[in-house]
Amino acid sequence: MRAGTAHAKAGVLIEALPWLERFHGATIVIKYGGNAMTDEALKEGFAEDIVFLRYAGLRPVVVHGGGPQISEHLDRLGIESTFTAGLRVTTPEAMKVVRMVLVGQVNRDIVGLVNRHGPFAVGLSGEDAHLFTAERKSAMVDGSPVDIGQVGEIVKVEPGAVQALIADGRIPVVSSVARGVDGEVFNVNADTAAAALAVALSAEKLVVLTDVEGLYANWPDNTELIDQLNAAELERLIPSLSSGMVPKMEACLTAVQGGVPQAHVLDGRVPHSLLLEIFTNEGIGTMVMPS
Ligand SMILES: Nc1ncnc2c1ncn2[C@@H]1O[C@H](COP(=O)(O)OP(=O)(O)O)[C@@H](O)[C@H]1O
Ligand SMILES: CC(=O)N[C@@H](CCC(=O)OP(=O)(O)O)C(=O)O
Repeated sequence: MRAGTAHAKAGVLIEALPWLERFHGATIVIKYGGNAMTDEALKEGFAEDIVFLRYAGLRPVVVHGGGPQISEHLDRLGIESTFTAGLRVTTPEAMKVVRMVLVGQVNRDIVGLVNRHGPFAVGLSGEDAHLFTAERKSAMVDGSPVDIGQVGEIVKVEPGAVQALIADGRIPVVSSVARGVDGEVFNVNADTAAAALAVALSAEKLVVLTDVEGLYANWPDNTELIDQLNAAELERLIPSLSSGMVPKMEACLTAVQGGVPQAHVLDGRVPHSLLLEIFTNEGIGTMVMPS
């Protein structure tokens, strides 16, 4: 290796030192979502990043969505699927498909990719061990509630099963399906589920991976990326946001208001964006802080 190249490589490694010190032993909740999850090479890169975090002494927890995968399956079965205020209108028939795709397909895929590197990932549904308890949620349209079927709002998190896995050195991979108190099954937006779990685990960070660079100030114009904002600024901005970003930014707000020191929205299309955010001085994407 040439001296210049060696120097540059060593520089990259040593830049990570303060972040390794700061986040050693920290629980980081990572939301891995639909559109950042469609490319095979990116999926493998994501699994590498998660295992890297684990070997670097952090405690990663994955919460995943799978909106595009659910839509594809519903289409194939000829079941109509619509969204209201960013949430899927979930009939009992659609709920069976949501559960099958998230728990039986997407969760297995992620667990399989991570476990190529060692016996780390354990898949869970939010129904398991009462992890997520939800109540039926309606969507607000023009100030009025609209019925959207079996969509749940998480009212209680019992993180014991996840904490036990973390303590055992495993990487929990959680699907955003919840149980109701009477045993019903609910479809929960995965951003929302990730925020609820980050708060319950007193995580150091919530990281939401998506298919844009972060939060744009004047969407659909994508020239101005907001790199940092606080909870009060975000609260003022949320009513003006459009559908896909609403649950994401609400999740960041819930997390920081619930005691998580930092919440991030990152571009999952950038290879290894998770490592760049955690271990470099500049960071990337949009960061939300409590104040
Ligand atoms: N202010 C904004 N900044 C960035 N993206 C926005 C904004 N408002 C709406 N969006 C849209 O939100 C999308 C992300 O939400 P979504 O498609 O639900 O993501 P995911 O599948 O990763 O959960 C972006 O691709 C973009 O089309
Ligand atoms: C209620 C609701 O909308 N649930 C979502 C759950 C999956 C999800 O959130 O997936 P992404 O993160 O990939 O969008 C859905 O059915 O699509």
